[in-house]
Amino acid sequence: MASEAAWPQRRGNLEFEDAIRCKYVTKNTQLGDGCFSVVKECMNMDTRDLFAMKLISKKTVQGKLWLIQREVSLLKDVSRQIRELEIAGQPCTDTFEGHHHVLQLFDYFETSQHIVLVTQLCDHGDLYENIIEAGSLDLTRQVKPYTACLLSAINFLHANGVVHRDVKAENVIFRRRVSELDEFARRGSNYDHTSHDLVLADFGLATRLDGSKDELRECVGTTSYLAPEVMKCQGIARLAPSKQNEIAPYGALIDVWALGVLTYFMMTGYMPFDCDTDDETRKCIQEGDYYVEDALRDDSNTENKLFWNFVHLCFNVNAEDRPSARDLRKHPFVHAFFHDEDTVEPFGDRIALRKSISSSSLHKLQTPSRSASFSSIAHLGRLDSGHDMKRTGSRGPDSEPFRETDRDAELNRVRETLKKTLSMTSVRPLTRNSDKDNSTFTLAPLPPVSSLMNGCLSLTPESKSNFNTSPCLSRTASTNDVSWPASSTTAETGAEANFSRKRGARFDV
Ligand SMILES: Nc1ncnc2c1ncn2[C@@H]1O[C@H](COP(=O)(O)OP(=O)(O)OP(=O)(O)O)[C@@H](O)[C@H]1O
Repeated sequence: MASEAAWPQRRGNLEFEDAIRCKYVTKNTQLGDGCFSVVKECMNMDTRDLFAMKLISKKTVQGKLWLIQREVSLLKDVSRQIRELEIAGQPCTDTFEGHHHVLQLFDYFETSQHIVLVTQLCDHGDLYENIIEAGSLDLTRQVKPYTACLLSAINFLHANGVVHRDVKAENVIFRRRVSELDEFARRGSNYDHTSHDLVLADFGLATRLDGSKDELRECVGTTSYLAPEVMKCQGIARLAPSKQNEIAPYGALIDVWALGVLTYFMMTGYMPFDCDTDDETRKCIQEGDYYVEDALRDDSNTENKLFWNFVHLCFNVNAEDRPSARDLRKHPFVHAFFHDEDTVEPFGDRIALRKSISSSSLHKLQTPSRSASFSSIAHLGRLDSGHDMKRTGSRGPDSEPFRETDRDAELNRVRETLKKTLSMTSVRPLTRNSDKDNSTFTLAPLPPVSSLMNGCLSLTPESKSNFNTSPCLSRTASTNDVSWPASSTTAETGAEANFSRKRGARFDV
């Protein structure tokens, strides 16, 4: 964690205070970037709390502001629901409570050049990095708890009428280590406790399940993770309206398919459907033809068999036969993490894993490169405006494949433009008592009253956000240790009782 001294201090100096027109101060270094945004660490000068600030360049998303509006509106609703749950403090005996693992929005406003989202700080890398660094993850210690945790997050979203549409390793980030996790380590649990730090982020493609059928026919996402029913929507924008209506809208189960892909990726280090060309990949997805390594298929280890059974169910080409996130909580692969589900569903004892229909050489068993969402604003913008989005460097599933080098060059161009716009944001750098690593910016011009982002404009350090729940609330540990079931009859020690009380968890003693 960055030391407090690294951030500028308030010294009651009016001139200095005046320089801080925004209550947030950002670090110049960035936490990450996407096609349309840069994410930086920031501090709320009033509370000294640290957050992540996503700066979306208005220029880059010109004409597609409705997409940002959708992202903000969803994040706002989801964050409100999370806060309500946290305040209600409903006891839950699951190891992972979904709402703790969904990125929270704390504030938002706009400057002349940016739409700014202030979210929970998750600066401990992402799941993609973890998998790539390790080659593959350990089945018992990591794949199982990570999958259970993401399942709880997805189940929470679905239960609240939201489909994420871009579940992938790159969008799973790790938040600030929660101090209580030391307790888990002390207890010697046999799974990786960083699973309590997982957060599902990037709601740029998320939409409401009760939204328009058009939205649930958008072919968006990341190719390797796309469910077959999303693939069916490919090219829909070019069809006549009568033909468009013949394509069935998809539902929440597309996230379950993507979770299967991610679980598989954690276990093997490569993607189940990826082939040398996008066309081949799409064909394999549509046929549910995923690669199964001989050695893994023949391994009779029970955990291994449960893993294959789990992903096999996620990869049901027929969405109606695919289990929901709620159902999958009862699957023996993850059931141990869901203490409030007392029944384990058999889900078929043994599945007949077939060798891939296609020749195995077709499947690309290599480390996948980090995927920019082939989707999002650029792609949806194309549906909207009809102009050729290839020029923006984003590749939608609908667009023709183009060479990686072209894409990289385009992406770099977009990044350069973003960087230039961003440097203009720091219009009034702190001149006194400031750390060179930090910058701040003024909010100008003021957004009109009817402005989309007017919810909590941070005009002066005194202006308070309309989100008033302490971020500490959402930084509590996810909840219970898996090796600490609700039905445990072990008497708690003083420290344990204190720990469980702190987390508001219910334990029968
Ligand atoms: N809350 C956060 N804490 C720390 N880092 C973050 C946070 N949110 C995002 N990041 C980093 O910034 C990167 C870009 O963020 P995000 O995916 O939300 O942007 P995007 O413009 O929607 O990206 P994409 O082009 O993939 O759709 C992420 O990959 C991650 O590394």
